[in-house]
Amino acid sequence: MYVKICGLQTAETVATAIGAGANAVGFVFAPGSPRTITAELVRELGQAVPTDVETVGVFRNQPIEQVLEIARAAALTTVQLHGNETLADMEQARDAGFRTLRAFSAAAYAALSPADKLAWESERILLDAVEPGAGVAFDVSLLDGGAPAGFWLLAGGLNPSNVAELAVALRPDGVDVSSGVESSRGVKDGGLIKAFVAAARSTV
Ligand SMILES: O=C(O)c1ccccc1N[C@@H]1O[C@H](COP(=O)(O)O)[C@@H](O)[C@H]1O
Repeated sequence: MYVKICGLQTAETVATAIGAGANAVGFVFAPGSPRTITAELVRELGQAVPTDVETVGVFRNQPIEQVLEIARAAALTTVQLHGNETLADMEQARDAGFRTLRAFSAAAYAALSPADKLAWESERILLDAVEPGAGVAFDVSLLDGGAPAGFWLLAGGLNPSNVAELAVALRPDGVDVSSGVESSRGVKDGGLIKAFVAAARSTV
């Protein structure tokens, strides 16, 4: 079970996530979030991240050139595109040397045509609620028509208490959390991070 802890802002919480065994640590560059961070700070925090842990930048409807400029400045391994980004944007990011994740709301993914689902099949997909980073879960019946065929992450309203049950029910390749490991909006809690990783890993 791949586990990503998102919205980190301090060296302490990055160390806690890594110590707990997270596969990826996430940093938010999308404007308007209480978790936004600078590229300079992420570059500094990234120096303590082992090479087998992804450093993921979260972007939303920002021009791909700007995404890549920030990703280079922050020395990210991975860009997570959370808006209306296209397959061409994903390819451009990979051509620039970054791994990619494409987030869809579960509702938007469910509404894709079979041809569009096929077109996105080789991408690493993240399924989330309509409002990302708000700690809100999506209606799991939206996946009655099928989850992505390739690698996909479940996100949206996960926390240490519900992650195991949802992971068993929906069988994603991994999970991603932000609000569910916070003591208040935007403030990460080390105990919750450890509990989340342990609960997610208890499913495999
Ligand atoms: O965290 C944010 O503020 C954010 C802002 C803009 C786009 C994505 C954002 N976060 C992503 O939201 C999901 C899950 O969030 P939550 O656990 O429900 O709070 C996750 O993929 C984050 O990367």
